[in-house]
Amino acid sequence: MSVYKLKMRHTRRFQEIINTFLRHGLSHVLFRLGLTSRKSSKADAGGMNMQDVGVKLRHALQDLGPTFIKLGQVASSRRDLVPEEIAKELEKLQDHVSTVPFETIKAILEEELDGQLDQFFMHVDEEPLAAASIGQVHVAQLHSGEQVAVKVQRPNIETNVEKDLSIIRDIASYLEENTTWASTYRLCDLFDEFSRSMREELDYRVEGRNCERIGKQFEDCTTVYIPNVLWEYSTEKVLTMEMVTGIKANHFSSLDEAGYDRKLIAGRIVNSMFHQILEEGFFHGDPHPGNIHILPGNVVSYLDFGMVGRISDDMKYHFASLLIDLRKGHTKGLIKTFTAMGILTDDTDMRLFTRDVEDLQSRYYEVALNEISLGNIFMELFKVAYRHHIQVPMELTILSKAILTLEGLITKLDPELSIMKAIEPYGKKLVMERYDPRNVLKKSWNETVENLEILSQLPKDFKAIATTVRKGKLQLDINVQQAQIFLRRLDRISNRLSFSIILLSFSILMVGLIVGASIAGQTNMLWRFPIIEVGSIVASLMFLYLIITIFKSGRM
Ligand SMILES: Nc1ncnc2c1ncn2[C@@H]1O[C@H](COP(=O)(O)OP(=O)(O)OP(=O)(O)O)[C@@H](O)[C@H]1O
Repeated sequence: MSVYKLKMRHTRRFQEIINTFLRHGLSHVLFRLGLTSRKSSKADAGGMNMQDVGVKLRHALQDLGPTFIKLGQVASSRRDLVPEEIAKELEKLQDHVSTVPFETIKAILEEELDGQLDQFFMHVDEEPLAAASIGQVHVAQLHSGEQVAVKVQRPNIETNVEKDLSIIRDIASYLEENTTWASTYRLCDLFDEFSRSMREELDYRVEGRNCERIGKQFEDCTTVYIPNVLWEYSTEKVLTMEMVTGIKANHFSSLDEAGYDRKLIAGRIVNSMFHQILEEGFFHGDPHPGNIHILPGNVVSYLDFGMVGRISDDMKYHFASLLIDLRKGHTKGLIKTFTAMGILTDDTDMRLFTRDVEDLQSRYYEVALNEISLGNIFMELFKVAYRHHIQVPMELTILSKAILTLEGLITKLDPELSIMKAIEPYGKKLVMERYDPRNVLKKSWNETVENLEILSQLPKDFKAIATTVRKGKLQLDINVQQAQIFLRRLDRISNRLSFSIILLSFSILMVGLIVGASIAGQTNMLWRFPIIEVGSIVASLMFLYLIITIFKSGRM
C-alpha cells in the first residue's frame, strides 16, 4: 500500500491524526515513518531528547482519544520495543481524560437499560467518580439502598474506535511493507492482538464475566475481595458493580493514617496475583494502584477487569523454568525452554542467540533477590528475543506487563519485599507438579482419550481405515515382540557357545600338552600318571558341559 492510498481511504480522520502530530511538534517522527514529506526544523528524532519526544507523543495521543490512549498505555509496557524515556511518559496516559456531561450519560443509561433512570436507581451522582478513556464511572444508589458503581461507555465510542483501529492497521501494514523494523517486529500481528483486546474491552459483558471468574478464584478467601456484578443493571455499554469503598493502594499516607499494615498488604497483593497467574492461569492484566483498593482488615480488592491475561499450563511451566534457569545461571536450560516454547525459527542464529542469553543471565546470576526486578528481567529477555526476530507469545508479554506494574506498587508499599523471592515457591511447585508421575500419567491418559475421541468422530470410511491401521499396528507389535524374543535367545546361545568354545580349546590344549610331554619323554613318570588322569577327567567334564550347553541352547 502506498501512503497516498492510505490517505485516500480515511481522508478526514487520517488528516486529523497527521495534524495532531504536527501540532505537537512531531513532524520528524512522521517524516521518519514516511507518513509526511515535511521535514522538521530539527534534523531528526535521533538528535532529539527522547523524553521530549515522549512528552509530545503523550499529548498527541491524549488529544486523539481512547484508541490512541490505550495504544499508548500498551506501548508503555513494551520496553523491549519502546525507548525507556518514551515509555515512562506514556505511562502517564492513565485516566487524564475529559468528562462526558451528565445529560449524555443519562441518555445512554436510559437507552441501554430501556427505561427511565429513576426506574432503576434511587439516585445517580451527576459528578463522575472517575473518567477513563472508554467509560465514565458514577456512584449510584439502588432502590434497595445498596450503593453501586455504574460504568457507562462514552458516546459513539465503538464507531470511533473501529475507525481508528482500521487506520492504524493500514499504517501498520504500510510500515511493514516499507520498513525493516516494522517487518522484523511483525507490527501487524502486534497490532491485531491489540485490536482484539480493545474490542473485548468495548463489551462490558466480557468485563463482567472476567470479574466473576476471578471472583470465583477467591470465593473462600478472606483476604481478597472481588465485587459482585449486578447483571440486571448491566449491558454491553453499562457495567454496574457493587461499590467498593476502600483506600487506593498507592495512597500511602491514607493507608498509614487508617492504621493499615503496608507490609501485610504488599504480601497479600503479590500472593493473590501469583495465585491468579501461576495456579489459576487467568489473571488481572492491569493491576495498577487505581485498580487496587484496600478495605478494613487489610483486605485487597481488585477492580477493572477489562484486560485479563490467560496463561496455559505449558506456558506456566516455561515461565517457571525461565526463572529457575536464570537464577541458577543455566544458559542451556534457558535455550532449552525457548526451544520448548516453539518460538525459535530456522533462521535463529543459535550461536549468537546463546551468546546474548549467556550475557543476560551473567548479569543476574547471584545478584541479591531483592535487587532484581522480575519485570525488567523479562523485558530484557524479550529484547534479546526481538533482536533475534523471535516473536514472544502474547500471553507472556501481558504477564510481564502485569508483573512490571505490580512491582512499581510493591516496591513502594514494602521496599523489602522481593517479588523474585515471593515467586520462587510457586515456580518450584510448578516444576514439581510437572514431574509428578501422577500428572505425567494423567497427561498421557488425557491424550489417549483425546485421540480416541477424535477417532470416534471420524466418518465411517475413515473409521474402517483407522481400524485396519490399528490392526496392522497390533500385528506389527506382535512381530516386533517375536523378533525380540528370537534375538534374545540368539544372544544367550552365542554367549554360552563362546564360553563352551573357550573350555573346549582349553581342554584340547591340556590333552595336547600331556600327550606331547609323554611322547617326548620329558616328563617324570612319578607325576605323569596323575596329570594324565586328572587332565582326562577335566577334559571329559568340560566336554560334557559343552554337550549339555549346546543341547540346552538348542531347546530354548
Ligand atoms: N466497583 C467500584 N467501586 C469503587 N470504585 C470503582 C468501582 N469501579 C470503578 N471504580 C473507580 O473508577 C475508576 C475507573 O474504573 P475502571 O478502572 O473500571 O475504568 P477503566 O477500565 O480504567 O476505564 P477505561 O477502560 O475506560 O480505561 C477505578 O479506578 C476506580 O477508582
